[in-house]
Amino acid sequence: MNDESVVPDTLAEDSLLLQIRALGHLPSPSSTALRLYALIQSEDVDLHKVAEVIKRDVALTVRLIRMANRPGGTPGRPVASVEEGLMRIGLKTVAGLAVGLSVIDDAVASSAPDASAYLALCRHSLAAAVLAEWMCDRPEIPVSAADLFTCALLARIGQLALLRFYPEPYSVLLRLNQNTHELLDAEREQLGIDHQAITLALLQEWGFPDPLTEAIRISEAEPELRVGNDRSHVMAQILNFAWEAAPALISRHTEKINGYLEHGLALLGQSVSTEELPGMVEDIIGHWQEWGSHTPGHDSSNKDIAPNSGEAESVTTRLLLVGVPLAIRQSWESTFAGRGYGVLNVDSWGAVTTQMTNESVGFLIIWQDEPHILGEQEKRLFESWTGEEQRAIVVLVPELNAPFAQELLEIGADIVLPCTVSVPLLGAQLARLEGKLVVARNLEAERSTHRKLLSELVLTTRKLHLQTLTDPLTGLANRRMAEAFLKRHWFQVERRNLPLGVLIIDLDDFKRINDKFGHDAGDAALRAFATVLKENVRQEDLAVRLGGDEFLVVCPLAQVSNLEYLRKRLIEVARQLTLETGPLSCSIGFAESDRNTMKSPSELLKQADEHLMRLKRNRPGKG
Ligand SMILES: Nc1nc2c(ncn2[C@@H]2O[C@H](COP(=O)(O)OP(=O)(O)OP(=O)(O)O)[C@@H](O)[C@H]2O)c(=O)[nH]1
Repeated sequence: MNDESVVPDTLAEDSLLLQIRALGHLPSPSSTALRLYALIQSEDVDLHKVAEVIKRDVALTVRLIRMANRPGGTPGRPVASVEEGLMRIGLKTVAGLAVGLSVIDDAVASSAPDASAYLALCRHSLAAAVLAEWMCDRPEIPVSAADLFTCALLARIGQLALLRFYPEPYSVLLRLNQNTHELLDAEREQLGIDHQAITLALLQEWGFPDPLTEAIRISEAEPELRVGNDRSHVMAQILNFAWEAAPALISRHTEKINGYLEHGLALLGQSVSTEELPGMVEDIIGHWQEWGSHTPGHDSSNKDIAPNSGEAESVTTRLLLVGVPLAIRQSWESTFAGRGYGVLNVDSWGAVTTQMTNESVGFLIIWQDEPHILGEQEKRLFESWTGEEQRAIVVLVPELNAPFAQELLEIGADIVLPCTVSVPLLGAQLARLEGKLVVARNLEAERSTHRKLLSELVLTTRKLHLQTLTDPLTGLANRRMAEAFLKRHWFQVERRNLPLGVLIIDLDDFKRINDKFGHDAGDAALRAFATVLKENVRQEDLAVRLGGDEFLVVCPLAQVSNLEYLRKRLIEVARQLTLETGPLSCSIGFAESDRNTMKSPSELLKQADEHLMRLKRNRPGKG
């Protein structure tokens, strides 16, 4: 590990995945999402059963109906029932959506310290999913668009896991390594595991279909390994392409999307004429706009594409005048410019959106000289402006006591004034509001400092916590971590009757090694034996140093025959070690879980320990 490593040495262990799992940092899909996934795998999917599961999840039901009625989606009358929504969107897409969104919700709910990086990654995955689905939603393409959507949504779930586990260091790693292969290398070097290993393990754990998992695996392979005409390779190429192109879609960079689409469709053997492309780009942006609105922080993601107002960067507070008649505007412009405000102007409410990313806009001053019932779209627009604490909205109306004026205040206008307001009075009101804005800005700056401190604190606490779970001499898990791991897996033993095996290992005559060669040589022998364990157990097993010369291996899903095999192998490999202290001899007892006779993991350990004691007693020369 080099000096620039972002995590301490003790964390960079082969068993990182197990540590992450044991600490519960993996993104987890909701039980609804997993049930949906299981249901749609069956040959004859029962639509009503699927609808039943969805209806129990209110948030998912709402999203499903919204999605089914999205503008630009399948034309037809509005859908109001879950069943109809399912038919319109497709079962697989819904299941994929449920998994993806529940993972996002999970992160938001747990208020991940670096939520912005986490959400950016979620958005990247969602944009890739939208692109992949859009590309394959044509009859000539031999793969299912819905499958592709889900695959793209979940392809980088391992990155989300790492981001939760190491929020800050991993976001640094992501920033420094934009290229996938560099990122994988950096992860392996600095964290001891790459995101792909975690993605694949998670998908396997969730029972994701193997061919789709395989496509995800290939999608991150070197370019030459992605070539192939079978289904997995075609899917992998699309996934890779969608991931690369997604940032252009998020920033709605028309030219770049154009280039990507041309290239991507050519990849699928589809030729498109130059005339067709702009329509396609518009279509895909429309899709994204609708899907993207399902991830928090969507609005802020558009910052980088705000049409440039042509104004030089400045910290002057700007007034954005909306629909103010020319004559009045001219008089205001000169007055307010004289008071140090910048003045911008747009003609309609709709046009305001493009200026909202201009951070220097402090006031929206809306001229609404006709009483007017606000439409749904206008209300939503209005609400999105009023969500901004550091901005004030002033509306000018013909008559203050009209119900319309009251409605504006209710939906978030900071102040409503009559159109006849004098310039000095308007100026005084702006000055009053400005005071509030300054307080809000300072508060936000303070909050962001607190967030940063908090994230550092959380990270340090996590590192310390992790250190309390590892054995400092060998880097193996310690007894505490073993207990947590056993407890988690015991659940599977009781619930699903899955086997769980343990091996307890004691080095033979270790005291003699210490006495003869010294304590340091004894330590080296312990470390060497730990390496034997790490190299010979499966990825899903947990190797533990219990203390002194005693070790434990916990093997989920392993039965007696596997344990017997592992036992022989460990004894053999230890015997072949070439150490200053000579080959290592060890005794190994093992036991397999039996939910009928054992009530807890400690009974399983006890049985393995008794086996070990019998072996120790019966060793030649002992008795
Ligand atoms: N070098 C070193 N020795 C340790 C460490 N922890 C415990 N020990 C030594 O490990 C030895 C364990 O000895 P015993 O429990 O008597 O076992 P043994 O000599 O292996 O005898 P049998 O188990 O009967 O084969 C003791 O001498 C401890 O001092 C450690 O961290 N480093």
